Amino acid sequence: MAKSNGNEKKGDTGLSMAPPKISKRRFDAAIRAMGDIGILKETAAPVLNNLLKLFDCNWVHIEADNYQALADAIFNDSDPKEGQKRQANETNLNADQCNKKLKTKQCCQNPSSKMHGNDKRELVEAPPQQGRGTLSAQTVHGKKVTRAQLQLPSSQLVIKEPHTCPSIAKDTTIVENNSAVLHHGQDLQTFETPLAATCPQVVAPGTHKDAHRTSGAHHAVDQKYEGVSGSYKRNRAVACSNQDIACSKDSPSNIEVVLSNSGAGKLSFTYNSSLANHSDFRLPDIRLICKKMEARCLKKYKTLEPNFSFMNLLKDTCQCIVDLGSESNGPRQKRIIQIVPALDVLSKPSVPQILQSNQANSSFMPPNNLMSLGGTCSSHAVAGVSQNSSNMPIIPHQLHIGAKRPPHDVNDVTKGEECLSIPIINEIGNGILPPPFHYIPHNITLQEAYVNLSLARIGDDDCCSDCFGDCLAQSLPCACAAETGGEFAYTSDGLLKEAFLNNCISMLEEPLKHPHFYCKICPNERMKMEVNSDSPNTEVNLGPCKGHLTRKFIKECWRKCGCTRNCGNRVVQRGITRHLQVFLTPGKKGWGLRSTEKLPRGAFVCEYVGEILTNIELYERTIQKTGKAKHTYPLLLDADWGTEGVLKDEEALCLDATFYGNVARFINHRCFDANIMGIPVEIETPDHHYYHLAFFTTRVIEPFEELTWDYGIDFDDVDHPVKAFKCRCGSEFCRDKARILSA
Ligand SMILES: C[S@@+](CC[C@H](N)C(=O)[O-])C[C@H]1O[C@@H](n2cnc3c(N)ncnc32)[C@H](O)[C@@H]1O
Repeated sequence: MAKSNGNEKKGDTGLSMAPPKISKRRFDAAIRAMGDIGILKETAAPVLNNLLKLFDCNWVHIEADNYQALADAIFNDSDPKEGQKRQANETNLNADQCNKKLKTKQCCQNPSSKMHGNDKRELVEAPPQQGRGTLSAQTVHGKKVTRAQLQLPSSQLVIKEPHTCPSIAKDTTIVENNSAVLHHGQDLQTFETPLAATCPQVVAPGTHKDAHRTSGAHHAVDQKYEGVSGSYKRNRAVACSNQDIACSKDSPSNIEVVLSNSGAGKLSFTYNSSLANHSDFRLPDIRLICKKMEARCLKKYKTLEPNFSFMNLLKDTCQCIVDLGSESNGPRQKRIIQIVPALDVLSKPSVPQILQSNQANSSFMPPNNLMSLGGTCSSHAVAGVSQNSSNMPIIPHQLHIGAKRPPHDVNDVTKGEECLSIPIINEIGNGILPPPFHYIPHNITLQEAYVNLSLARIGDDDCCSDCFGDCLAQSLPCACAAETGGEFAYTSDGLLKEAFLNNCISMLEEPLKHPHFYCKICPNERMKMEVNSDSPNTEVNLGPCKGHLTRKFIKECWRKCGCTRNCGNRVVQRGITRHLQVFLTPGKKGWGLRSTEKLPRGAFVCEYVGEILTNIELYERTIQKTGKAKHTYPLLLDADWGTEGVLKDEEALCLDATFYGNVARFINHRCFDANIMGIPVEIETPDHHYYHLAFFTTRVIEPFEELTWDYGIDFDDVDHPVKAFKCRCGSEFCRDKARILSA
């Protein structure tokens, strides 16, 4: 049978409300479907007509998902204000209608029936700033539809009679009271009455009480939001129980919810404007926040008890914390418990603003701040640059963080990318969060870096295809141990073997006793010269290479090997297994990383993850941003520059965690006696110009001790065009003499 494309034949009879040549049968069916969920024919028909015009009479879009597009068009474009006017002519849903709606909901449990009562609630969730007559663009199945196109009449779906209040802005529509009436014969589980009411906008202190007297409706509102206050930049008043809602005309920067009964708990939401160039942000009225959250909960959880109130949820949270805190701290005492959820909101500036703010705030690397794997002050790490670098097209990163999106999930900075959550802890209590970045658990190339991860690159000598199970359990080490002298680097407990670890540590402590590679034309020196001089880049002027410490690599088994994923020679590739925290350091170093558990010596902590850039790409980033950054996140991958001969531009690589990175980007520097160290690890490719840098503990680390590693910065390099940060590592071996002298 030939399938219809949804366009009806010319001979179809029209209905009075339907445009000509439209299938009466289909038109009636659509109106009936809307009627089933309580939408009157007069409301549905004109919208349907407009949709038909918009979709060229193609019914496929309209009938899909049980008329989802039609329902969306009606619900999304409804104007609650006009709805208020018309509501006098409307009746509340009677028991029959409710039963009908219940049936609709039941049938919605069929996945093909997406149109359910919850959709109706979106009607009252219309943004309050949308005033009457606003042409709001809606998307219906991918097409932009405006109210004008739909010629949408007012909503006829206001079911609970709203109270209107004189002397207040009527555009504001919020949930007044969730104590919705349970209709006779209606099941609590499937209660579906939409919540709708008008409510006063916040009034200035001193006037709100009078305003309240004008309407009894407000009393209910205030009761619901009692114990809430907006407090302000210069006046962070603590809300007390039974306090009325009072908001200043100034922009509030803080909202506090106080446990009204005991006064012992306080939940504080603070907008930290210092992190965002966001002058037009205003903390919204708490009632609007609650209304929005209630609508969201309803949408997400589908069924809520009739008395559900987001404000009560916040108060319960206070109470819960007070109770739990009191249980663990002996006899209950009256105390203030303050929780500061992350509300650092970033602006979404226009493009020129983004570029400007990138220059001012983001962490582009001053070259002298480039971290070196070598960890020695002799092998000063600087990004390389080629003569033709200026032609390289580098796409600048912009962190597109939505205006309403907080920069991080404080409970897990990894956003679920790691096996364990890693929270952000700000014990200083100023509400600040780390600047935004994209969390990635694995390195990713920006553009030009040559990283060949093909299986073809892995020869028979570079894998152990004959192995089975755990390579560490075999009687003889396999081919993958060749890199570490025929012995695996790991113990069966997943720790580094003492001999291997000691050798790595001695490279840090006594670098000159270990082999170095000296470049004929050192990218680092070329970089220095280029930055310092306006003259053409000639090799004659280049300084001698200071040498790159040739590092010991760990080689892990991988995909071409015959062993399992749990093989003892696969540690780094399995990711983070220790309980870590990102925390705000007290000593002006910014954010840092720590472990909440005791770590043994030789334990893997995490890998340094970032974008893989060629040194030229890094240079391109650097020259535009030099000197402006507070923190920097690049790391030179020069551990084996010597063995691959003269590196091509696309093979001299580094990692930059400025925009894309993992928790390692928070690890601070400590001169010489750091407690973790970076060790190069070969996993997917035997090409050592690209490798992983994995951090292992150099000693036992106590819980909550800050994790630090030696970046290998030469603080004495006064010739360097860009100075390193002032070191605040606190080590007695600190190399930043200038800082020590000036202190
Ligand atoms: C890889 S980031 C470390 C995380 C950084 N603290 C943050 O808040 O994002 C490196 C930057 O941290 C700061 N930093 C690291 N170690 C430091 C130290 N010992 N003293 C002062 N600042 C340090 C410097 O600004 C450096 O550019």
